[in-house]
Amino acid sequence: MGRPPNLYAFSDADVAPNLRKYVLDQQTEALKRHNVFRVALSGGSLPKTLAKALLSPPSSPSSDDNDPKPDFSKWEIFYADERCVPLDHADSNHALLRSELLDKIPPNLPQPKVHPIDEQYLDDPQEMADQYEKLLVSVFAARDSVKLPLFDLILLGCGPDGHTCSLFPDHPLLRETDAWVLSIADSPKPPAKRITLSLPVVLHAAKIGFVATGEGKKGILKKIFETEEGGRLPCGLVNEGAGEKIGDAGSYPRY
Ligand SMILES: O=C1O[C@H](COP(=O)(O)O)[C@@H](O)[C@H](O)[C@H]1O
Repeated sequence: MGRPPNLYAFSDADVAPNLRKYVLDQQTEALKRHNVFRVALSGGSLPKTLAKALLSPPSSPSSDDNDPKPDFSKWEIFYADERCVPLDHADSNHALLRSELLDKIPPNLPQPKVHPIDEQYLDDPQEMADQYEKLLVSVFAARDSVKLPLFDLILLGCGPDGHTCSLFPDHPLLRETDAWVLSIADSPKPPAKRITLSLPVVLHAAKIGFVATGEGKKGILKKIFETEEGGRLPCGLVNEGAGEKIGDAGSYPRY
């Protein structure tokens, strides 16, 4: 059985204010460190939950005007995984983030810098992955001097089979030790062609937050946290490998 992670459970109404606090705490840390907040986001259910957290004012009785606010001018957004489809396709994680969050940031506010995939490589997932890795190299410094890119925060989802990013249970991609960005052409969840951050890149992030919402996630979470088998699923491997970087023991209620 895996080591217990920092795990918090909230009622539906409390997810957004707590996620907001968690993300903005990481923003504060990152801006202190290097005046930029580099975050990798997942698709699936995350963009909607994140939008609710960031776009609505905090509802906790203890919040006040001094509470941190998103400073999108300092955000650089990357994708933890992406499907090899056009950027306006219904399956695109970028399209989802755009419709749920990016398009709703008031136009009078500074906008984040967003790094979507390059659509010219849609038919060739390996080339798509190589190009996205090159983009990361250009942002996080030359590959020679940086062993792994250091995201300030990676926000992950947890699929009902225990997958995270586009790292699926028992898939050979889980054994990758070198590349930063991987391609997959046989994703068990459609669409088949995708790119994904590798496990070592995910584990290297300064902070990693899983956001799993809804009744439907109960069974898989129980498996991940309470069984040997669950510990070997991609979400379980992230929990095991990332240790205290998962969540933040701070002031968040314990599960
Ligand atoms: O296919 C994907 O699924 C996972 C999990 O999605 P969810 O809807 O169960 O939250 C998501 O994190 C990933 O980015 C996406 O490509």
